[in-house]
Amino acid sequence: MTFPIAIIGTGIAGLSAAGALHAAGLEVQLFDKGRGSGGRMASKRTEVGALDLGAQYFTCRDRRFAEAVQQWRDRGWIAEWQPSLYDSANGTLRPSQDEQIRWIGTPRMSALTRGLLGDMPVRFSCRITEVFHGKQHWMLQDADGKAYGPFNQVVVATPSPEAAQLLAAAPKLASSVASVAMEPNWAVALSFEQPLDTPVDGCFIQDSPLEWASRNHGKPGRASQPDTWVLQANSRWTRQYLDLVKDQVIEQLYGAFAEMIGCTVPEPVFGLAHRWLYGRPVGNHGWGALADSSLGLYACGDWCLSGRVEGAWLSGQAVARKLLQHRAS
Ligand SMILES: Cc1cc2nc3c(=O)[nH]c(=O)nc-3n(C[C@H](O)[C@H](O)[C@H](O)COP(=O)(O)OP(=O)(O)OC[C@H]3O[C@@H](n4cnc5c(N)ncnc54)[C@H](O)[C@@H]3O)c2cc1C
Ligand SMILES: NC(=O)C1=CC=CN([C@@H]2O[C@H](COP(=O)(O)OP(=O)(O)OC[C@H]3O[C@@H](n4cnc5c(N)ncnc54)[C@H](O)[C@@H]3O)[C@@H](O)[C@H]2O)C1
Repeated sequence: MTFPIAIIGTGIAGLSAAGALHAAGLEVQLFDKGRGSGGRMASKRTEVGALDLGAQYFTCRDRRFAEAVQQWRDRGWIAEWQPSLYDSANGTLRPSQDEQIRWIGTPRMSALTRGLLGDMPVRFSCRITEVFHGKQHWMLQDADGKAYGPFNQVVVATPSPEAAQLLAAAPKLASSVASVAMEPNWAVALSFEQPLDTPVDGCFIQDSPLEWASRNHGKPGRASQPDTWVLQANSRWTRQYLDLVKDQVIEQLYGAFAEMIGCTVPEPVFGLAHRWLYGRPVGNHGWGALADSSLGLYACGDWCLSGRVEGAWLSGQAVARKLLQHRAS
């Protein structure tokens, strides 16, 4: 008997794996605890429009990823972002243009994952809490105690701390996954009634609680009003203020931004804070993907390679290859 393959996580890694398995003729069933796809590439719908609070853009170094990127561009899911880039260090703001090509989902980051999901079957708002072995096949249980299955294989495509818990049925695999720690990041969005008087579209920041600031509405496909900025705190500051109440996070990062940006910054008319508990993996691992193929349990995500969109997509491809190879053997 063949049953579908369960994929937990509809971030770019899970969708990359799902797409490759689906293209190979296998049936997949996706699950995500969020209300939509994207994970750390998701865009939050707010009263000031959709905001990219996680990944700001992605770059492309791998040939296979480059091919996929061209297809996504041709389908209109992504566009090149050509920001006026700056660099801020020791309180000095300087233009910092370069030759790097940077891509973004359009009209919002999650347009890419929505396109990749297509019509594959998915269950959102479904937090999987357990992956357990039924009579002969894998079953999943969600936070409400509802069971799903049977499945022939399970691919866990979540950040490593969440994946380690879900993979408890394969202790060796779970312990490798658990060895990758992930750092948190606070992200804040601020809107101003009048556009700020600055040429900056995006800025890499050092010597500040912030590591990045960008004009969300300056990106292709986004509405131009109101002037909304996304600020991301570095992991060190975030760790220190992990449990700070959101209003205070907004106030502190607003202050750091006003100090850095070099123009008058009025009081924002809108503010929002989001904490990414598992923002960025610590270190780069060259794993591609991890598996206990004999058990039928697989894991992928940015934490298997580089902590970037490209690494996550490549990891999804690697897990699909592993699974297909095992089925063929
Ligand atoms: C603030 C920030 C800025 C970033 N900026 C950039 C950038 O500019 N460029 C770049 O290349 N990368 C950037 N990154 C990194 C990039 O976002 C990630 O590398 C990439 O999106 C990870 O994809 P993923 O599929 O591995 O994981 P995720 O996107 O985290 O997807 C995992 C999915 O699993 C779901 N999930 C988790 N647990 C469960 C469960 N128990 N049950 C069901 N579903 C579950 C989650 O809801 C999520 O949708 C940034 C990350 C952050 C946090
Ligand atoms: N949790 C998080 O906040 C993040 C997790 C993972 C990645 N994050 C940031 O994403 C971008 C993307 O990295 P990349 O794809 O390698 O892009 P890059 O533009 O080549 O940037 C790499 C790195 O180089 C520095 N840099 C690049 N261009 C410039 C420039 N013109 N001036 C100054 N500095 C530049 C910069 O430090 C970049 O970090 C990347 O920003 C990750 O930090 C966040």
